[in-house]
Amino acid sequence: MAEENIREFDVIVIGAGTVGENVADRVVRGGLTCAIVEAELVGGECSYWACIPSKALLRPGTALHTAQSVPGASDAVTKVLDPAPVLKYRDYFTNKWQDDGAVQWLVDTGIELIRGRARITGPREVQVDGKDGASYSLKAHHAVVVASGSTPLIPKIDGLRNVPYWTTRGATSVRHIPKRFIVLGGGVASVELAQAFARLGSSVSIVARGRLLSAFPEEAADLVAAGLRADGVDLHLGTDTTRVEHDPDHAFSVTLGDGTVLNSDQLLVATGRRPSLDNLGLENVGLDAEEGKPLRLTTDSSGLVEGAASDGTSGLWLYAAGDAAGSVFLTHQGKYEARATGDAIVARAKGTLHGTPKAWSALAKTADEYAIPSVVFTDPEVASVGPSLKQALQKGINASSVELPINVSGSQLHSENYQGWAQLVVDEDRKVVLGATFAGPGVAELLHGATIAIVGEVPLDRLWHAVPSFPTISEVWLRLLEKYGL
Ligand SMILES: Cc1cc2nc3c(=O)[nH]c(=O)nc-3n(C[C@H](O)[C@H](O)[C@H](O)COP(=O)(O)OP(=O)(O)OC[C@H]3O[C@@H](n4cnc5c(N)ncnc54)[C@H](O)[C@@H]3O)c2cc1C
Ligand SMILES: NC(=O)c1ccc[n+]([C@@H]2O[C@H](COP(=O)([O-])OP(=O)(O)OC[C@H]3O[C@@H](n4cnc5c(N)ncnc54)[C@H](O)[C@@H]3O)[C@@H](O)[C@H]2O)c1
Repeated sequence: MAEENIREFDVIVIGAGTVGENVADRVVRGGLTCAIVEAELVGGECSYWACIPSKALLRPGTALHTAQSVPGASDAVTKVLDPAPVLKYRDYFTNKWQDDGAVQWLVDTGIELIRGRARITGPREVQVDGKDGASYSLKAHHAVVVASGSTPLIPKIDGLRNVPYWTTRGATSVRHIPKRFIVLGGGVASVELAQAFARLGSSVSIVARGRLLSAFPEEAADLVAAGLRADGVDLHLGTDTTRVEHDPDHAFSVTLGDGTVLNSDQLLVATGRRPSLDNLGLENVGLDAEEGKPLRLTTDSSGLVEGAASDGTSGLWLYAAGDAAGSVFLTHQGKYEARATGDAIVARAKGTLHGTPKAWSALAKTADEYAIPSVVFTDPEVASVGPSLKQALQKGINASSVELPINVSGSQLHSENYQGWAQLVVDEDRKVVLGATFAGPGVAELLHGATIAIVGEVPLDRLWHAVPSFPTISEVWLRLLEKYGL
């Protein structure tokens, strides 16, 4: 029988991804004791299989293409991309899938790591089947935080479940670049990984049931589609996938709705993600999925989960943050949620927070409602924050928008034949920026200015005095405000 360890902590965090690490950091800084339970690698999806390796695979191709697009520099580019050093660069950033550095940070920060799979057994109670063979019965004095991340959504396609397809983990940890590569899905993971593989030498096809990047304005998505086509990516948009097969010679065949059959050596399914809440024991505290649907948690602005059973002392004990909370699937926003949740747990433990925190206080994830910045790291990039015009109008806001191609001195100097597009969404009643989208090479760094303008509710007539430097791509801000009528 496994050795039983009974331990008590102020806070127990389930999942040591970026979000869990940040919650733990905040509660320990606030003077509470904390255990973090991790079933795989400390650092989670972003560090080893998502943001970091995908950006490390993309960056060499972007750097090369940028040089190739600048007269003078292009003449100095005499070689094509060699996959071996690119994979080595990726391996460096993932620390070869070793988490020793992240574990040392936990030790230095005073967070106790328990390696194993956690399960909630009752209010404030967590059971862990330890990787060391021991069993841990943990009790939290103040809070349990679900930071268990997300898992890929796999569509119901005839034959798909019987073939050895990749999810994003397979693609980001690739060892041999496949000659022919099919990507199913038209979202962010799809376009980023399709471009990375195309630039590493694969012959890539994307199959998407709608257009690419449906969460972003069409003009921005069209620029990404043009960039992918320029890299030789074959786009099958607005099409269903009816069947997937895999033959003994390790070739995949994907049959589309119009009867077209595509063949490849590898298939990536990148069709979205859902919170990882299976087998967490949430039913033990009254949180059951609706019939036929996966469980979703509802949280307040501090990350407190609604509807969790109480142990008679206080119902305020179960929190969720990051992908597990289910509203935003982005590292930076998950970390923001983690900071609010961690600080709210400390404030409730110290008796300085009663009820729901004030909007825009440090204990509330208010920006989730107004300003979620996100960047698609393709070449060209798409950088977007806040609602689109359509989303703003749907919310009943009196909104308008201005759009224009990016054509300023900074973009002309950036590269030959620079193609870009920008949009500002404006609240007509308050005369402030609600949303912004920039598409084009090198626009990611423009985004934070927009996020500040939205969160700070900077009046447009004051924004006019924020003068962009010459000659930068930021001059597009001036053009947008001029087009708006300032
Ligand atoms: C291909 C790809 C690229 C991406 N690129 C970006 C990007 O460039 N920028 C960006 O902002 N976002 C990006 N994302 C999204 C980002 O990866 C996630 O939003 C982020 O990793 C979520 O962090 P998290 O801590 O909530 O979850 P995770 O990082 O998934 O961590 C959850 C942890 O919980 C552990 N766990 C789960 N259940 C248990 C249990 N029962 N017991 C113990 N441990 C458990 C898991 O092992 C895992 O380590 C990308 C996603 C993908 C798929
Ligand atoms: N740069 C970044 O910040 C970055 C990069 C990659 C992923 N991510 C995050 O990770 C999450 C997951 O990425 P993703 O690209 O898998 O999800 P996504 O939600 O961005 O895109 C999912 C795509 O799959 C398609 N799809 C869904 N069901 C389908 C079906 N049954 N058949 C065919 N197509 C189907 C959708 O139409 C959509 O095009 C995203 O929410 C994103 O926030 C972020």
